[in-house]
Amino acid sequence: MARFEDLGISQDTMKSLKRMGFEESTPIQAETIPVALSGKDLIGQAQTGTGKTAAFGIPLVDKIDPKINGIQGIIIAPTRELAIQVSEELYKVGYGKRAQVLPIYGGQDISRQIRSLKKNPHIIVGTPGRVLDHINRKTMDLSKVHTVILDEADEMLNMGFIEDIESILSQTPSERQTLLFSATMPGPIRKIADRFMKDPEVIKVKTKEMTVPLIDQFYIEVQERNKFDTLTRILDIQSPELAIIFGRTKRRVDELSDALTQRGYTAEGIHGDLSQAKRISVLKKFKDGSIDILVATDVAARGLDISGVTHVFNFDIPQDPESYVHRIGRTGRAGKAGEAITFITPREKSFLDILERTTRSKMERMKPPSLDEALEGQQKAALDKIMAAIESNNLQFYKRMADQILEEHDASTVVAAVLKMLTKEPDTTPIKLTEESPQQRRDRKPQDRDRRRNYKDSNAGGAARKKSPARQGQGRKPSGGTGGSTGSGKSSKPRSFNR
Ligand SMILES: Nc1ncnc2c1ncn2[C@@H]1O[C@H](COP(=O)(O)OP(=O)(O)OP(=O)(O)O)[C@@H](O)[C@H]1O
Ligand SMILES: [Mg+2]
Repeated sequence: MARFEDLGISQDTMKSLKRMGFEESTPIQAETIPVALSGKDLIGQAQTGTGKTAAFGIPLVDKIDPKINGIQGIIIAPTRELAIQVSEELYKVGYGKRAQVLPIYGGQDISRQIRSLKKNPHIIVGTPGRVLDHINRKTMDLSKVHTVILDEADEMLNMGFIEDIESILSQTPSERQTLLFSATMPGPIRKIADRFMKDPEVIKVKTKEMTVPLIDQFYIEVQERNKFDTLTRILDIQSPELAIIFGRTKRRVDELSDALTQRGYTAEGIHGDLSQAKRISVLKKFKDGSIDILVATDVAARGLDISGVTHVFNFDIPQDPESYVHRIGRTGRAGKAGEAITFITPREKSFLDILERTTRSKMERMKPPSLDEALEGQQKAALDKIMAAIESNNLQFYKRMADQILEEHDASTVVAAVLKMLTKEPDTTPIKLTEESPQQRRDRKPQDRDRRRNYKDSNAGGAARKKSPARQGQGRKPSGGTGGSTGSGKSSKPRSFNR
């Protein structure tokens, strides 16, 4: 941790940082801000939730001249939600300098955007398609741009945005500064660097693991058909404050959020088929706690910063280790702790090795909880309510009736009845979940044009997993060597993944 004062930041921006409650810089901020301020191109990599937005936002804002009318900086992000969030953070960073920031994303009324663009924002935060649209309509002039930032560049590559990005960059002045940030930098990202950047300095925050150590990572071996009950039991035992559950497809997300709602949880789904207004409203409800479970496809995995997410569940395992890093990184942000629980079906077991090897972190085995444990968890939650009521000490009005009841029944029976009433007993309402085929490994080549992720199988099978010590799994048979780990798909048919 270093002091912001030592990084060459202007007084105006220091004022913003104070207002935001930022006291010390994070390591990626300390290392990149001076380099970015010097004007060099830069590739920045650091773990999820460690403040990469401000790492590029602070120097960008500091290089804005508020007296010049015209767009001076542009940030490209892969999703609309991220564009909105980054623009909100940039707005706060730019407060002291009065930098005007405008988000520009698809699904929003274009004529309204055109009007906003006429008000001369200094910084644009946009998704590739819509930004390009404005450039082509000549409603966005990039001739005064001196800084371009690609947030989550590897994801934009995955999504097939490379040509759009190339078109956008070719319409910015060639003497611009280009910055590129992500928590993961798979090989093909070099291509972007070679094509679009000038001798970039690569700054990686050195850590042993790709994931944040504050996230406790677990996996549970579970049959596909038992996933849902396992999930609800864990929810009952752990009562997460805010949880994100990742499912593989849009249908899966819809079915899961319906099923959770039917069983009495407050959950909603988010995926790319929902209208922009709906996506924003679901996220808002999750942020303000009026729903406490968000079910999502990977659309929510990149960059989203929601404080108070205590749990991430991979109901279906992610398609590659990078997605895993980004998914679980929705918890354990800005120094807070979190828990990630990944469901693995017997056929997917070989993925564990790949995940652990790539992230260089360990996942601990968790035993699927029993119905009794779930009931106990809910009883404990009920007991907590009773204890809180006792502590509030505001019970005078109820005492007379309590004494009456105790004349007729013994105390333990009365307390048991109260506990039973307050306990949310495990619900067995039938639910509908369509079976998902097991995950197949993805060939990591950028696929373009149709803007979807394409996946190819490759043989994932065979690798026997080294056992990590089980936290709750003592007494259970180790999972290796029982012949279950076949995991390999034979076909090499491309699979597309809906976002
Ligand atoms: N120096 C700081 N002091 C305190 N909080 C900070 C600081 N820098 C950033 N934060 C806060 O930390 C949170 C995470 O930051 P941010 O979203 O930029 O992470 P990130 O590294 O981009 O993560 P991801 O890889 O998931 O995109 C945000 O809420 C941000 O406001
Ligand atoms: Mg980010």
